[in-house]
Amino acid sequence: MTISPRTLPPAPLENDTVPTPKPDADFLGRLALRRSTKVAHLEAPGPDAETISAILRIGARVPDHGKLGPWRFIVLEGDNRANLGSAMANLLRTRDGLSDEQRLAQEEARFLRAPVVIAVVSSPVDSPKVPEWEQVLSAGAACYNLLLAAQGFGYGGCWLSEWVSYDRDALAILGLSPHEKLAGLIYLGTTNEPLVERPRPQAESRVTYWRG
Ligand SMILES: Cc1cc2nc3c(=O)[nH]c(=O)nc-3n(C[C@H](O)[C@H](O)[C@H](O)COP(=O)(O)O)c2cc1C
Repeated sequence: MTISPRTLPPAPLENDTVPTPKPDADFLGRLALRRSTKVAHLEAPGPDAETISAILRIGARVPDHGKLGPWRFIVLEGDNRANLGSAMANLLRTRDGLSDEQRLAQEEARFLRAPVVIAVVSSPVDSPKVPEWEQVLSAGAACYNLLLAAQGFGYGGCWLSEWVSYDRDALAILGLSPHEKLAGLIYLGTTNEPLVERPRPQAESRVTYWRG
């Protein structure tokens, strides 16, 4: 079954009433069992243009101190994924003298591993009130919301960084300014393998209760 992006409620306007929390077993079940899809297990089809827009709309609906919107999204789809991969391979060839053809081919195919990739850019602004740390956290929330939104439309996703996120030349190719950082590359597509649980910390092992 596919869900049309038109099933989303229209975007509310400022001061419109939005739903008050109420018990929602389906929502909880999804969150309690949510799992990323390994990038190797993503394939076409990915979300179409209208669905990508809906996913981005939800991705942008995150807590954001000061209403700064300190993030932006760069969508990679179609041939642009191959073109970006070629540019990254060229960077390694010309700047680093990389000549290992297998590795270069791997770089050329980097963004072809999923039908759609959304780069989430942390783009903090100078604010007397909101520390940069909080703006960065908001970008992380946007990454996670993209994964949740994609799942709602029936797509798997994976949040990766890899070397390109930490290489200023690679980031410049992607279009980032020096003050920006890549919060994540969100690879989206159809999950083609059953999802299995990974080891994960039990919440209780990370919880204490401060009692005064
Ligand atoms: C900021 C961030 C960057 C990540 N980068 C990578 C990465 O480069 N390579 C990788 O294998 N996993 C990376 N991961 C982990 C994957 O997203 C991983 O598949 C995921 O955490 C699986 O857990 P889940 O099923 O609970 O979502 C990253 C996670 C985060 C939060």
